Amino acid sequence: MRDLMPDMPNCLQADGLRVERNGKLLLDVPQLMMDGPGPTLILGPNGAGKSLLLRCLHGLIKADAGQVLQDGGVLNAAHKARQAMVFQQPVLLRRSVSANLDFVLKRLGLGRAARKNRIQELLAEGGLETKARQSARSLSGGEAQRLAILRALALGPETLFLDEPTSALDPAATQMIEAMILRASARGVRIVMVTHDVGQARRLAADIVMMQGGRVVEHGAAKQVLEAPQCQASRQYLAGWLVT
Ligand SMILES: Nc1ncnc2c1ncn2[C@@H]1O[C@H](COP(=O)(O)OP(=O)(O)OP(=O)(O)O)[C@@H](O)[C@H]1O
Repeated sequence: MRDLMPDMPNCLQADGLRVERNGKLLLDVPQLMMDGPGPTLILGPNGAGKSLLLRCLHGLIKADAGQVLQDGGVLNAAHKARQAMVFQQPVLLRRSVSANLDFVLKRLGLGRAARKNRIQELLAEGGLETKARQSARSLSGGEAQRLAILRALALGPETLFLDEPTSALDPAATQMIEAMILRASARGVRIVMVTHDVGQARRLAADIVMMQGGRVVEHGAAKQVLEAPQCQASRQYLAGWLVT
């Protein structure tokens, strides 16, 4: 599909997405297009459907109606192989830091020398050079999340989904991860990230998707949404009011 639409590089789209559970409509996104440069940040109160949307976009949850489109074509296995996701709690193998990266690179079919070089590059990218031999399970929260992001980046994804990757981290650890995200974005990786941190959205977002009650209530350029939100739900959320 990418070859058919060369003028639409890495365009991700939700089209008529609906997710229901136990007769309740949890996600209802008629149309959402992510085709601009720079990170897309998804904001909204607890239970707004942010994680559900992320999981649908990554194909982890099958919607009851609608579809996810990548470059105009329905999301398929080849597209999914070019996506990666990082969760709030990093899921790491009970092996060394290097071995966690090596595991992914082996699956990509890289030979020993290429893997060794790539691991060094990745460790440097995440500031984990001195931790290569340490057990991944013994890393600090920030280091573990950096490793989880490196492992996702090792896949060479076109799109990286991040679900509140810094919510449990202190400001210094958050800053390192934000820098990694911005570098990946500058290299052309599409970033779609959920956060509750309005400051983080201000620092990272090119565009912001505001959600409430399973719906996208506003989507626009970050500056526009943050400084002049168009809908009341966005205004209330940004003002720190309790929204249900
Ligand atoms: N598998 C499921 N079965 C039933 N309800 C679900 C399921 N998954 C999610 N939900 C419900 O869907 C709603 C949206 O959940 P979701 O996790 O997407 O919210 P969120 O915006 O990411 O919230 P938070 O900020 O608290 O992480 C919630 O009310 C949740 O309980």
